[in-house]
Amino acid sequence: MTAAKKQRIGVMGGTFDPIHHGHLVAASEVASLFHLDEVVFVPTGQPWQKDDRSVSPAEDRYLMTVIATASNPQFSVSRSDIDRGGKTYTIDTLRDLRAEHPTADLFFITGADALAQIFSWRDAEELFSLAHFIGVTRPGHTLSDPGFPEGGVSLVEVPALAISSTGCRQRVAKGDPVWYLVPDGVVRYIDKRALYRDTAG
Ligand SMILES: Nc1ncnc2c1ncn2[C@@H]1O[C@H](COP(=O)(O)OP(=O)(O)OP(=O)(O)O)[C@@H](O)[C@H]1O
Ligand SMILES: O=C(O)c1ccc[n+]([C@@H]2O[C@H](COP(=O)([O-])O)[C@@H](O)[C@H]2O)c1
Repeated sequence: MTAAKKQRIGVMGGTFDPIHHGHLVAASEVASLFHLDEVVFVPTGQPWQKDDRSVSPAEDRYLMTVIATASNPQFSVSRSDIDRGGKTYTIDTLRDLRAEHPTADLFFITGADALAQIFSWRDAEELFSLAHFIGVTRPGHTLSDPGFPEGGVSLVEVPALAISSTGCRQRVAKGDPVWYLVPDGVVRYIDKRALYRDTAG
């Protein structure tokens, strides 16, 4: 009897305020490069390192993430960080996913900017025992290894999309279009819910 193939699950964590094509292209490219079976998008509940600005309600960010990923059968969205309550720590995200998928290999995807901050995250050293980390290139940010544990992190190049959620929010506030920066359904959701109209950034 042959052993069952181990599932390879990508985890794309983010505030997704709003989700944009930079997130989606990064997840898709990593799924292909690392032969992942699926990618789970995990919108943050309370992103504690963004306490200095107002973040849209979790349900809006969750629904935009569902809308944006619906067309890709490899993509799904987890409510884990939102439903846990309190501040969001990736150590909890990964423990929850590990409990849900005890035998799978987990791959946590981060942009170069987020990866550069990883040693400021809660229980940073333990993170690398729960998942393999994949840092992806992002325009305007340097992707480098400041001393990650051996074998704990892969650095990969993905198609460069100079899109940020901050830029999208600022465009909506100014009345500029965000068509083609975010999926069509997300444009319609932002409009219907009147998100970002008076945002400061
Ligand atoms: N254009 C992009 N290319 C590659 N990775 C990205 C890109 N935009 C965001 N990411 C990565 O996606 C993850 C979630 O990002 P997040 O939801 O904070 O979006 P953001 O555009 O950085 O938001 P904000 O501008 O509000 O800080 C992070 O790991 C981030 O580095
Ligand atoms: O665990 C932490 O302390 C921690 C601190 C900052 C960010 N993160 C995670 O990094 C991912 C991207 O976060 P952000 O704030 O750039 O949207 C998301 O999954 C966050 O939960 C995690």
